[in-house]
Amino acid sequence: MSAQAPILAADKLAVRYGSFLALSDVTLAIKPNTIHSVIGPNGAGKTTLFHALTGRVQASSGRITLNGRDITHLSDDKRVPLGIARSFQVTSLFQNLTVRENLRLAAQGRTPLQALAPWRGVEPDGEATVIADQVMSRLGITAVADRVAGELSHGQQRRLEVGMAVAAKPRLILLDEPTSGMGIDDIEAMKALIRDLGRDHTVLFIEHNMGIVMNISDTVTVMRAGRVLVEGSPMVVRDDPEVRRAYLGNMMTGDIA
Ligand SMILES: Nc1ncnc2c1ncn2[C@@H]1O[C@H](COP(=O)(O)OP(=O)(O)OP(=O)(O)O)[C@@H](O)[C@H]1O
Repeated sequence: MSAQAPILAADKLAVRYGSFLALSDVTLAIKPNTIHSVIGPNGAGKTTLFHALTGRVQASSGRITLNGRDITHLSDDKRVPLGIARSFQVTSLFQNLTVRENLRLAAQGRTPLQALAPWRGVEPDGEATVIADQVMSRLGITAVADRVAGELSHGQQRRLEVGMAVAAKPRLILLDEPTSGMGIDDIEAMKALIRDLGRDHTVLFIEHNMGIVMNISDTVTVMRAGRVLVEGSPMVVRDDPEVRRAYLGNMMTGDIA
């Protein structure tokens, strides 16, 4: 296999919350056009890693590169135009706007908060509408295009949340626990969606459901106590005794076999 340059890389990354070292010495390389999952027990530092990669928290030390460009000190809004998007949390969907309107805003590169500015509304036509319709079709939510987000089922809201990231047309999509709180049918649909997104995006996702992780990931990074414990293919990770030990008594759902 040729050594492909990573789309996103972290080198000896550390993040402090006050005196607490939440992330230390994290070195990671996400290969383009792969599905890469991050797993680990509660409190392992997975979300903190996402915060650092997307610019929501600043690295205390270390370096982050996107397509070889140093983005360590760029703010989160400056990283989005470079092709990195993160799923919005359900709570930041515009609950009173329709599915189509939410997606238009995301396609216009606006967060709901920015859109609240009275001089900036949802533009009725144009490229954003086309993108919104494409995303709805890809996500299988066209039937609820004109429903307000707040009326959707939990599973549909989670899909819309992924759609908000997709609408920004990123090369790299980060998803933070996309199946959390879902029932079995919605989980299967989300699994199929992530696999589908992997055809033309690089996907990095945090997930507690081992069935999904082992089934669709090309590479799995296992974290524990703010560090990378193991990284490798699902098979390598599944059989690693350290990984099984790290999870003892901790949250793990889905079938690991
Ligand atoms: N803003 C913060 N201030 C102080 N400590 C924090 C902050 N955010 C997270 N932590 C701590 O940092 C550690 C890593 O938290 P993080 O949320 O990154 O873990 P996680 O692996 O995503 O956990 P989970 O699976 O429960 O979501 C935990 O000990 C957590 O309590």
